[in-house]
Amino acid sequence: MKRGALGSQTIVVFINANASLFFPVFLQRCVVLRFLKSPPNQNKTPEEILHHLQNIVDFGKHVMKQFFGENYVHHGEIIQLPLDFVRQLCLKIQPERPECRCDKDMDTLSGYAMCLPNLTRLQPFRFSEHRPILCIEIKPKCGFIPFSSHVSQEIKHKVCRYCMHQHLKVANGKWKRPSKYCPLDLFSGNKQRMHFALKSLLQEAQNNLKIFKNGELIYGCKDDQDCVCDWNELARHLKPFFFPCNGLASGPQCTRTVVKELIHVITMALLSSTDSCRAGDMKTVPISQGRSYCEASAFNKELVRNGKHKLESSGLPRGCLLYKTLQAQMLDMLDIEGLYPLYSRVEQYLEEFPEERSTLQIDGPYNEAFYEKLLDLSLEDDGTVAFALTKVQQYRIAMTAKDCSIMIALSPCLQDECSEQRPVVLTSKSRFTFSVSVLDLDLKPYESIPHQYKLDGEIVNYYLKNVQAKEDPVMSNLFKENEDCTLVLHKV
Ligand SMILES: O=P(O)(O)O[C@@H]1[C@@H](OP(=O)(O)O)[C@H](OP(=O)(O)O)[C@H](O)[C@H](OP(=O)(O)O)[C@H]1OP(=O)(O)O
Ligand SMILES: Nc1ncnc2c1ncn2[C@@H]1O[C@H](COP(=O)(O)OP(=O)(O)OP(=O)(O)O)[C@@H](O)[C@H]1O
Repeated sequence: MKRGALGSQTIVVFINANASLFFPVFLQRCVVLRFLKSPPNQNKTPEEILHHLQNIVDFGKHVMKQFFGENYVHHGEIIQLPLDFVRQLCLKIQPERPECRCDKDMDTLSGYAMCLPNLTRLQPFRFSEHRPILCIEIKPKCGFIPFSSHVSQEIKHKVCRYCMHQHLKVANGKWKRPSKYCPLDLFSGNKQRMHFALKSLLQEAQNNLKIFKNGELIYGCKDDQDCVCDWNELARHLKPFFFPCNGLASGPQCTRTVVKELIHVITMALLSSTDSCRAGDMKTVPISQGRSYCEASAFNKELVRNGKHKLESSGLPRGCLLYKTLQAQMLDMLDIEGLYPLYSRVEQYLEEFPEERSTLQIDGPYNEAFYEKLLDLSLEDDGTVAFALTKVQQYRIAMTAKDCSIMIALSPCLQDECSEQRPVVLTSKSRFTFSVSVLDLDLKPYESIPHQYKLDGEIVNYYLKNVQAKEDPVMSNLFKENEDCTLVLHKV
């Protein structure tokens, strides 16, 4: 399948403590380095590389931290490495890179890289910690159904983008089977729906779920071809975490029990509130405005089949990372269909006044002034470039939040360790301290908007033609009967 319009621009390298033998800055540290990459023969100057990396760091620091909260975002720092070290590193990692990602070359000429904490470990990481550690990475994707009046196809108000996109991805060969995961179930805050969503991710991980044990991938896809997804094997890895005193014979029952415990800790960690943020009280949209379930969700279909008319959506606690992610995603208030004409307005202006590009801060700097402008949620179009630009920038933030990943790091702890500052989650036979972080928060490029517009049309048209048209008419009638499906909202 064709990758995004501009594709990813960085390459991630894990450095373990042994690297300190080669380079003392990593003394005792397990860090992650991010290098820029670009198409062959498009080498940038060291100054351009530094500027680009500085933009990424500033965006995390001055913008995303405000939306997501200080503790969840790790913006990292820029470091300069000896070119010899970088070249050796590049040679070492090259054979490990998936073929489909080798269309771009890692920058080995500038020596600049971003240095980040290794988020597969508890955050903040303490030198003394050598306990076993489990890390679950989830790319939740878009958790709401567009509520914009600019949406031209009714189906977009009923079925979420992820569920529609699944069909196109399978048809294009990106994945072999569709997943039963629906982001609206995960973002619902309802434990039953969240459990279903997480179980579905475990059944078909695609690029939405990875599990690491002591920093090593034990479950999920390394790349589109290479997947490790065996529940028995997973249970074998996880049993010592959840049942440290054993007492659980292996077999299908054991596997089911361990997976259930895993889903429970992930749910609790996702619902935990471990931070507050500046944009915390910014209301992008009242939850009641959009539909909080997706008609294509397997969970929802099962309810409808069983004649149940009430779909529970408990709502997310305000401080949790899922809530913040959803709020940032909802900065996409107009949908790409409403946004595209505004993008064209900015484009037209830039064609006339190209020198204005930097004043408009299209490519940064991502500073306080940039953040402040994002807070204007007004939807009244006064026909100005300023209005169009604000909506375009908000859309780019929303796109970034729709493609970010959540890292949950869990480490077993004893009861008397609970005085620690870190939150704790209990399972039936063990307890864990944990931390939750968000990653891949690089601002989506302005230039990717036409691609988004085109892809949206492709996803919807494919769905209408190949899926909805063939849908079981009985099911459609059931949905019609339940059209006034009541949403029950509980305070959390
Ligand atoms: O458009 P989508 O929803 O398919 O998202 C793309 C992702 O595909 P996914 O749906 O998660 O399998 C896609 O994921 P993969 O690289 O295919 O794992 C990228 O994250 C892409 O971002 P970028 O263009 O590399 O910055 C993502 O593109 P953006 O739309 O975020 O630019
Ligand atoms: N700080 C980190 N700690 C631990 N793992 C990380 C960290 N940053 C990235 N990773 C791992 O590397 C993967 C790729 O990271 P990221 O998406 O930021 O890089 P990218 O260069 O944009 O790659 P991609 O092409 O996959 O989008 C993540 O999904 C995660 O598994």
